[in-house]
Amino acid sequence: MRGGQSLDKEAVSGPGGSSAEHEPTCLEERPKVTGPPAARPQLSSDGLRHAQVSLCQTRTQSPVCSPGDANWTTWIQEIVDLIEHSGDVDKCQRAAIQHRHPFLEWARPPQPSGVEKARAMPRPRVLRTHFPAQLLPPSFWESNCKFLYVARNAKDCLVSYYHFQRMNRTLPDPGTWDQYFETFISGKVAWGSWFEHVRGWWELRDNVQMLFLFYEDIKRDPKQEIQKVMKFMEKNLDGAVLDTIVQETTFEKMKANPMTNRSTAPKTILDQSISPFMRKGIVGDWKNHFTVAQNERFDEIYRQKMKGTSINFCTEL
Ligand SMILES: Nc1ncnc2c1ncn2[C@@H]1O[C@H](COP(=O)(O)O)[C@@H](OP(=O)(O)O)[C@H]1O
Ligand SMILES: CCc1ccc(OS(=O)(=O)O)cc1
Repeated sequence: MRGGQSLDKEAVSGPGGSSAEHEPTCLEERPKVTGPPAARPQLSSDGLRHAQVSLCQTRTQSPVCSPGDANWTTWIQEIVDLIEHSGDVDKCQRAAIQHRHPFLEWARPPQPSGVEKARAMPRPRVLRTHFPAQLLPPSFWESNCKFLYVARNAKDCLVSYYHFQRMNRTLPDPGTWDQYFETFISGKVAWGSWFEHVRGWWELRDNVQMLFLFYEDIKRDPKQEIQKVMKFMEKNLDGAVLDTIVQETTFEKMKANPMTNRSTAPKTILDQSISPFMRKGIVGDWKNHFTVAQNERFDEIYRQKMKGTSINFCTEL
C-alpha cells in the first residue's frame, strides 16, 4: 500500500454479476448503513488515514474485497493475479500491475476512475484499495465481500513510505528523515494513521470474510502464506503451480519484471532515479534508519496507540 486519492461511491455491476436490474452491487450507495457485524469502526477526529493493505476481490453474489496498505500491495496483487490465472505467467504479463485491478479510490479525470473500471469489469472482480475500514463504502459490508488485508510492521512501513514519498512526485516532499518520522507518527500521510488503519481492519477480521496476512509471514514462509490465499480464493492448484507462484513473486523476480516494477510509469510521477519502487523488500530495514532515541520514542507511542489490541507484529526475521 502506499498512496491514494478521492473516495468515489457509485454502483458497480459487472457483466457476469447483476442479472436483475436492481440487484445490490458491491459499491452501490444505500440509505441504510449497517456496517460489518458488531464492529463497525469509528473515524477519529483527525479524519484521513493511511493504509496498510489493499486488494479487493468481488464475486457475483459474494464479492471479495481485500484491502492493503502502502507497502506490499503490489506483492499481494501479483500473488492473487497468479492464483486467479492458475499460475499462468503469460496472462499476468497482460498489463502493468497498477492497471490489472481497479484502484477503488482512484479518480483522476479524464482517466476512468477506479469505480468506473470496476463497473466495466466481468466478475469475479478483484479490486484494490488502501482505504481504512472506516472509509469503505457500506455496500462492501452488505455484499458479503471477501477481504484480503496485508499488514506490515509500522517501522518498516514508515521507512518504505518515506522513500516512496521521496520518489512519488504526486505526493508532498516528505522533507528530511527526522521530519517524516514525525509526520508518520502524526498520521498526516496518505490514507492516514498506520495505527488506526491496522487497528480498524484487525478488529473486523472475525466479523467479515477476511484473510488477514502479515508481510513478515509472507517473507518468512511464502509457500505457506500463498496456500492460505489460494484456499481463501477457493482455488485448488497443484504443487507445481504453487511452486511457480512462489518463484514468480520473489522480490528479485518482481523487481526485474517490467509488469510489476512500475518501470512503465512516467518519471514525472514515479522518479525511480531517486528511489526504486521495488526498493529492498526486507524485514528490518528500519534498523538502518531509526536512531536509538527514535526507536525508544516510537516504541512508547506504539504502546499507547496500540493499547488493548491483540495484534502482534514481528520487526525482524
Ligand atoms: N515480492 C516482494 N517481496 C518483498 N517485498 C516486496 C515485494 N513486492 C513489493 N515489495 C515491497 O513492498 C513495498 C511496496 O509496497 P506497495 O506495493 O504497497 O507500494 C516495497 O517495500 P520496501 O520499500 O521496503 O522495499 C517493495 O519492495
Ligand atoms: C497519490 C499518489 C499515489 C500514492 C500511492 C499509490 O498507491 S500505489 O503505490 O499505486 O499502491 C498511488 C498513487
